[in-house]
Amino acid sequence: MRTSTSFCGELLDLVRERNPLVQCITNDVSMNIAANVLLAAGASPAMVSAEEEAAEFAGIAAAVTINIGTLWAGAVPGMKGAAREAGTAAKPWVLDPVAHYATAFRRQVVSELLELKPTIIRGNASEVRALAGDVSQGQGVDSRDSSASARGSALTLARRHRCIVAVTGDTDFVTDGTRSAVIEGGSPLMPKVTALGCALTCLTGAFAAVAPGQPFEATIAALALFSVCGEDASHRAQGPGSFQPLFLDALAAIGPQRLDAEARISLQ
Ligand SMILES: Nc1ncnc2c1ncn2[C@@H]1O[C@H](COP(=O)(O)OP(=O)(O)OP(=O)(O)O)[C@@H](O)[C@H]1O
Ligand SMILES: Cc1ncsc1CCO
Ligand SMILES: [Mg+2]
Repeated sequence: MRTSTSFCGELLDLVRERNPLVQCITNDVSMNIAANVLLAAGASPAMVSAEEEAAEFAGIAAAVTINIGTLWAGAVPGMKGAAREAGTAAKPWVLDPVAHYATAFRRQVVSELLELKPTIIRGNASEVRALAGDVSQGQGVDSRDSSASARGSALTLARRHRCIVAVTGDTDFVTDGTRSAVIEGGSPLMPKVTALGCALTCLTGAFAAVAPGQPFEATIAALALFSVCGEDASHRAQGPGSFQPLFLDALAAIGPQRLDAEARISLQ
């Protein structure tokens, strides 16, 4: 078992060296912030989702991320085609089950996507609790549960689907069903900026792309980068409006040593 978390800095370096192409099938709200987060961190985002090309594009992407935030029926074949292609090509793909508990349509699509075996599931506490079958108080896309209360649900899900599960909130938790990590940091301003979690899902794809066979470490590194940069930006921000550009600047400016020095990760 690893006792050091210096893999975070190493993986950040690799993202910048390799500039991985990440196919982001994400919601309409998150398109701009997700692409900017990936560019700032050093990855190469492409928002390619049409049924006619999503699977083909997954063939050239280094990772695929799928987010059901603004779901409509026409989006589903592209999502499933890209997930299938990623699975066939043994490329990582990340699922963000936004508000999957809210409607029968979302529940159905998420269950079909889960059958295609995501490498990583990233959600907020209410989403992770509900996906595991636990009581959830989520309201639309917003969590109403504490992230600490979703740790058991994350373990259940990771074991059930044999994947990595990341639950975010005031503290973050990552597990592969056996090993776990708690990541502290971030800022209460982060949930006040829309789609930062969606952007983090896409960034997790970028880290997984440069860490084949190590999706647990990749997920921790992506979340740690968000936590350190979010906390840093919050020291200078006056509110959610000024936080967003400061956060992008922090993502672009941070180096591997500073990430390793400031990340607060406990491996369990
Ligand atoms: N209260 C908080 N304190 C510190 N960091 C937070 C807090 N809430 C969320 N974060 C951070 O914000 C980022 C996004 O996580 P969050 O759980 O808000 O995602 P989400 O609910 O899926 O977001 P969205 O649906 O708006 O994209 C993570 O890096 C997380 O650590
Ligand atoms: C606000 C919103 N609505 C659907 S997706 C989304 C972005 C945050 O999940
Ligand atoms: Mg979300």
